[in-house]
Amino acid sequence: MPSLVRSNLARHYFKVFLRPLALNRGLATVTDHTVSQFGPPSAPYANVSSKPLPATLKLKTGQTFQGTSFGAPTSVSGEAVFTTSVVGYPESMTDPSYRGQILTFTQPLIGNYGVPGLFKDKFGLMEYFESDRIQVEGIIVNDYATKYSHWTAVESLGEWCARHGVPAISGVDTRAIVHILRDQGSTLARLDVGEEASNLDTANAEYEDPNLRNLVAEVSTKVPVSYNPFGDIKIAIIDCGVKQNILRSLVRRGASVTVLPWDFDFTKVADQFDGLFISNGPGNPKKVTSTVNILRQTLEIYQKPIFGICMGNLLLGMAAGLDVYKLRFGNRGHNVPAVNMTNGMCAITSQNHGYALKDDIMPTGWKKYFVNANDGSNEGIQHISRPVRSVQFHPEAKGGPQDTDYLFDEFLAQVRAEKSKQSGIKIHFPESLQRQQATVRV
Ligand SMILES: NC(=O)CC[C@H](N)C(=O)O
Repeated sequence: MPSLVRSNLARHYFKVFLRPLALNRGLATVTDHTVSQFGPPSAPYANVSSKPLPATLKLKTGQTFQGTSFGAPTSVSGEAVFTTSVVGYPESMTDPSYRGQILTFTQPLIGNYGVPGLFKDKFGLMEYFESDRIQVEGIIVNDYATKYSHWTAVESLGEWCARHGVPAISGVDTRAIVHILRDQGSTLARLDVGEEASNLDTANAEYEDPNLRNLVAEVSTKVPVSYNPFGDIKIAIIDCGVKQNILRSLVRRGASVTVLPWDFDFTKVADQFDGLFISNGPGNPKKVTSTVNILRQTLEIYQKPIFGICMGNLLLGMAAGLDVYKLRFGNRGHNVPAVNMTNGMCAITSQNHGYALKDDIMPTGWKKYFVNANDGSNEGIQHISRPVRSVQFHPEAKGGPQDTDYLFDEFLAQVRAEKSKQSGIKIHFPESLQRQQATVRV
């Protein structure tokens, strides 16, 4: 039997027999985009298999790149940025922190493992996506893999983009694009598909600057939502665009989490929570002044542990009195080294940010926590005496290396220790466990 027929048969067998079996056994909840909130296939979906349309990337700084469309036949404008990640395009593209950006992949071959179905875990969190939609405005790849293969895949990258109305361009020199973005800095851009692609006039094109909008308000939850209500500790999350794997990282460790809107006044409910977490999120942190004000008041009244990631680091830093600035081209990738200033150890981290804290002079009571080993930019801050700290990188690492996953353990250990201290409960090891430990030591 020819191998192509064999592999088609295998795929058919998986879709028709194995996947429904997995569903029935509770190994998955929903697997197919077509029945999920991702919506049914729309008109552009049909377009993918027809003749590819031309596409052009226009940079506001004057350069153009002509290629082929493999996503939605629509044109968009946004901030052109690049990521050096090698894998994880479904996670990156659904990361709310990418809202408003046109993402260039330095990895030349993209799409070869397709796009997974909408599996959910036992907490109701998505397993393979970081939010319930594609967040990037568009994507730029060098070589689009027209054939895909993976056991979780239900459609191609092009089909997924088309269904979400997200344009995608391939066949362009991404190395040249990245050189421009690195030298000049991130710049506004347009991705034009179809007839508009032949217009190469960059000077008179319309560019929308997403950083002028409050992108956090666009992606944050509108109402409080809880996960894992039976956890032993209660964590409040200020949702600036929280990634699913941050929620997973907390509930998997036994915490109960409540996701609050970005401008929710935490000080009014502070006594109901054992710890506070400030999430990642898109855009300019200076657009999120309400959250900074709430955090400033929180720091005055709340003595329990606080932890922040990425936007959370920027907002906590601003509340502590630091300023932020825009990096020339940002740090986006899954291979960025950050040095822990408390022990000198360097971790490889997952990152996606365009802004950084200006940390040359630290406010009284605060010290640097991590520093970027490539460009010296701030990677985290911590309070000198209280359990309050934040990091600029992504310890939840989806995708990316898990070197700093331990930060979730440390945060939750602080929360549990603080909770038992405040409730006056002393934690005793059962005698059997003490004996076990003694045995191990001998
Ligand atoms: N991932 C994030 O939280 C990004 C933070 C902020 N929007 C920045 O670009 O710097």
